[in-house]
Amino acid sequence: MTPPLPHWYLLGAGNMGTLAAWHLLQAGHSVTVIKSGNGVSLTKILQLPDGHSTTFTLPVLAPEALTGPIDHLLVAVKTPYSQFALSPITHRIHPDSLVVRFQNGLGALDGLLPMGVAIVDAVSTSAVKGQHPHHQIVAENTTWLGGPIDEPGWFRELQSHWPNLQWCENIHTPQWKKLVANVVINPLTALHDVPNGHIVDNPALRQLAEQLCAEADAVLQALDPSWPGHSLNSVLAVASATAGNTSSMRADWQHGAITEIEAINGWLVKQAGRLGIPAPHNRRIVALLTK
Ligand SMILES: NC(=O)C1=CN([C@@H]2O[C@H](COP(=O)(O)OP(=O)(O)OC[C@H]3O[C@@H](n4cnc5c(N)ncnc54)[C@H](OP(=O)(O)O)[C@@H]3O)[C@@H](O)[C@H]2O)C=CC1
Ligand SMILES: CC(C)(CO)C(=O)C(=O)O
Repeated sequence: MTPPLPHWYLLGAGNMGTLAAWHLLQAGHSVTVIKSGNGVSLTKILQLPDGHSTTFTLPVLAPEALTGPIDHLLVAVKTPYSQFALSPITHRIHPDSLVVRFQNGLGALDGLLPMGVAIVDAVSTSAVKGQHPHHQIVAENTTWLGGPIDEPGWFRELQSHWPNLQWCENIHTPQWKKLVANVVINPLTALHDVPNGHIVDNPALRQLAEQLCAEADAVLQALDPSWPGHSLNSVLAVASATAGNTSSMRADWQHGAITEIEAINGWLVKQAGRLGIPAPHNRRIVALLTK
C-alpha cells in the first residue's frame, strides 16, 4: 500500500513558505501554518511566472493549539526568528520527524531541535517577493533539497508539480555556492545601499567583494578540501544576473529589520574561529550589520 502523503506544518508563511506550500498542495500534500491567531485561515494570492495569479487558503493553528506530534515541518522564517518560532513547538518534534529548512545561510537551527531529527536543507535560486497576502514569483530557478536521508518516496511526484526541483545527494555544493554569493553580495549591498550590480561595476566594492570571497573560500576549503575555491567569478555572475535587484539584506536593513548576517557571514566567522583561519573582513562586516 502507498503511504499517505505528508501533512506539513509550516513555520513562516511569507514569500518562500507560500511558494513551497503552493507546490506541496499541487502535489496533493496538506499544509497547516503554525502561527499565533488560531482558527484564522490565511488566504494567499500568488502570482505565477506566466503572470496568472492563483488563490489558495491555508489553515492556521496557534502553537499552543497543536495536539499530536509533528511528523513533517517546513521552516521558512527568516533565520533570526528561528528560535522564537520553534521554541513553542519543539516538544511536538520527535526523532523520526522530518524538518525541511528553507532558509538562506547555515546553522540557524543548530541546537534548536531534539537530538536525532533529520534536517533536509532546501536551497533555492528562485525569488519570490511581496507582502501577505500578495506574493509574486519573480524568478523560477532551481531549488535543491537534500540532507542526511535518502530521497523520500513522495519526492518524484512533488517534482512533477514544482518546476526545477531537484534532490541533491550532496547538498553542501549548492548550499555553499549560495552561501558565498550571500556572504559577498548581501552585506555590501546593504551597507552601501546599492543594487546587486554595483558589486561588479564599482571598483571599491569589487575589492571588498574579493576580500570577503577569498576568506569564504579559505574557510570552505579547510572544511572540505574538495571545495574548488576561486568563487569570485561565480559570485560576480550572480550579481550581474540580478544587477537591478535589491538583496534581501539590503531590504531588511532599509526597513530597520534584523538581518540574516548571523547565519551568513556570522556562520563563516564562527567556522574561521574554530579552524584558526583569519577572517578580519567578514568579522568587520558582521560587526557593522549587528545591531
Ligand atoms: N524570498 C526569496 O526569494 C528567497 C528567500 N530565501 C530565504 O527564505 C527564508 C524566508 O524568507 P522569505 O520567505 O523571503 O521571508 P518573509 O519575511 O517573506 O517570510 C517570513 C515569514 O515568517 C513569519 N514568521 C516570523 N516569525 C514567526 C513566528 N514566530 N512564527 C510563525 N511565523 C513567523 C513571518 O510572519 P509575519 O510577517 O507575520 O511576521 C513571515 O510570514 C529566508 O531565510 C530567506 O533568506 C531563500 C531564497 C529566496
Ligand atoms: C543571490 C541574492 C543576493 C539575490 O539578490 C540573494 O539570495 C539575496 O538577496 O538574499
